[in-house]
Amino acid sequence: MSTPTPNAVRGHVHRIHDILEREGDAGVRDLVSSSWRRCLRDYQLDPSAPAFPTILTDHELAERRTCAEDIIECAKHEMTTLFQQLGDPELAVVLVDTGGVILHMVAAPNFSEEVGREGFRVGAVWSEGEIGTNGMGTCLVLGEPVVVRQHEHFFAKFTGLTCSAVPIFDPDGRIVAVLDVTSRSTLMQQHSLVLLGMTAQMIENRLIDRRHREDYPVHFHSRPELVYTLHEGMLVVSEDGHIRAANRSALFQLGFDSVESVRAKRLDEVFQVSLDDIVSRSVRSSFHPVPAFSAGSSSRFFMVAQEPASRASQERPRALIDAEAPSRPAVPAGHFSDARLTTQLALAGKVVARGIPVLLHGETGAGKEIFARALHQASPCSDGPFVAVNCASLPEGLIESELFGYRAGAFTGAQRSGRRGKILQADRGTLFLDEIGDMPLSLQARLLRVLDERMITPLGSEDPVPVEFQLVSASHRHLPERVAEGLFREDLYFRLCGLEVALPPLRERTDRRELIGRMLDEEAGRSMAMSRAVETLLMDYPWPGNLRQLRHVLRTAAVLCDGDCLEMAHLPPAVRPAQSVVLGDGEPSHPAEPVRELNPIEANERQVLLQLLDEHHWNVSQVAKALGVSRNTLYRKFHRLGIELKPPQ
Ligand SMILES: Nc1ncnc2c1ncn2[C@@H]1O[C@H](COP(=O)(O)OP(=O)(O)OP(=O)(O)O)[C@@H](O)[C@H]1O
Repeated sequence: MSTPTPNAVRGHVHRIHDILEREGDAGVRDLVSSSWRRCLRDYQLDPSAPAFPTILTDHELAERRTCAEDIIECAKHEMTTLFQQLGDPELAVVLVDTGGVILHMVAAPNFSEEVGREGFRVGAVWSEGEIGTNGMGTCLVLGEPVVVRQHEHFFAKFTGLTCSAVPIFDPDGRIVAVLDVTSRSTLMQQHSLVLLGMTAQMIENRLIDRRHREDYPVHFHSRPELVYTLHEGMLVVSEDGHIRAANRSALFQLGFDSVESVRAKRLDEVFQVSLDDIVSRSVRSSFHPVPAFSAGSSSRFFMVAQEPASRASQERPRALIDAEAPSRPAVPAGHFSDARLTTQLALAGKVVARGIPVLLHGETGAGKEIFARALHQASPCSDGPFVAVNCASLPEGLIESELFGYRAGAFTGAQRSGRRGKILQADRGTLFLDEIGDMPLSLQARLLRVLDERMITPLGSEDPVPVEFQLVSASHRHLPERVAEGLFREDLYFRLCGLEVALPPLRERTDRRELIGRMLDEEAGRSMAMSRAVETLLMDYPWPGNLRQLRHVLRTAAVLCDGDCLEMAHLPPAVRPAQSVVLGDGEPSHPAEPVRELNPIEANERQVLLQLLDEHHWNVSQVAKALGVSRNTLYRKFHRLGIELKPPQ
């Protein structure tokens, strides 16, 4: 955000007045001109005045954050994921409350420092009444998704930014916050809006879970494979069978227009099933979706009902203990039709069932956790919990208590009741230690002891507790290298790798075509086709982020596609062939290099390789490693695609 020159401010102000005075507000969208009018008439803002948002005191901000504590908790993780998905260092993901106060922000340090100086930071008030037309403030006024592009901002100072914002509703259907992506780039608005909408829905679902811990969650969809996905309908039902809240998909699928209208009903007025019945059928089916018919139209749905989360830690039947982990995976089922993978799965299944640990390798997003879950599902422990721990994402100070648990009062700040660690939670189930290569050395010895003795001693306690679990670990690091560097214990490495399994990257999977088709149907929530060009592109794209990247691309594309056939235009620009290098008569993207006539696939491959080379500072060995191919193969590709081995100036 740079300070505009006086001339630029005058020009911007003149344009606003000029457009508003003109008949029909030609030149801007209605939502923008209406907002400008509100700014002038209702809030008496002067577009030529200097703009700087009010910044709350620490005390005021703390109060606001306390009021919105559960929303922030539900949003934090999703905001970080969204930031990573958008992958732009000049962008911020922001959560504001209903007063327009920025409560939480995820951004790269440089960007956040730079915009922070101009008042775009936590604690600042970005309501429309304060800062004029802007994504967050205008979204709060309209209660619907809004994009405000550069010169649509009311104050000239903010015209370097583009904001996309969506409202977040609470389980009662009231707006409680706005989620916003603000960036310098004018590209990607449509995609960011789609991803934003999906993120808002995830936050809303989490909020329902969190605010209704005493109620029974019921998940449903007309297609069983869509239960536990973002498309699922979700109801929460009180002990006496009354529906207390519903997410957007539930309202849509059941044909209700508001939470109020469904809340007056009992579950057995909406479905031909009582709460007790569906809970016991869900337990019997190990929480796989069971069929149930709607009361009015006899449409068939598939449902799973769970015990209230508040009872999860209390005395209850074994099958329900730790139900959180196995029964609400929020993780899609895996597809494994590639011959090499099915063999690996069968082999690993035999090994893990005999108590031998399995160690998975694979590029990021190649499906290590999904593979581990599939192993668990097929194992004799499938009735027990599946507990995943990401050793890289836990701060070093927390990992010990997270894994091993602690006794009541073990240290300052410990929960009064103490805490069962993840290892104990995995008792009679499967413990999945992801990114094991990042586990601090100090804890490796403790883990080794647990694996040897099958006993665990929580922090602050002297009484060891017996524990039994199947162990699957994973790492994208090369563990023998970590051992050689002295960062990983050799004895632990040998203990973990009873069987080592290398998962193939997506570009090498032989079931790619089928996988893409099935994933697209899952993400669209219906059966969808794709044009031949799209299919060829998706089949040939190198997918450095593997299945995770594929799923994100298909998720966004499916939302953008209104019809039944996915076209090139629905794909994000990053995977589309670069127009500039597609045709021989166009300008090559790197003018210094002569490019022979490339077909769209080759052009796309070339673009991806150039991107990777840039990312790896033109280090060919690193790019070869990232792609899982030999350097020679890479050199052959460079030659074929006209890539010269020096970065463009
Ligand atoms: N076999 C599969 N079938 C369908 N989808 C899959 C499969 N494997 C992975 N995915 C998709 O890719 C996403 C990432 O998978 P997963 O978390 O298992 O990868 P990972 O290798 O553990 O990633 P990381 O290295 O980042 O920990 C999943 O959420 C899922 O959407």
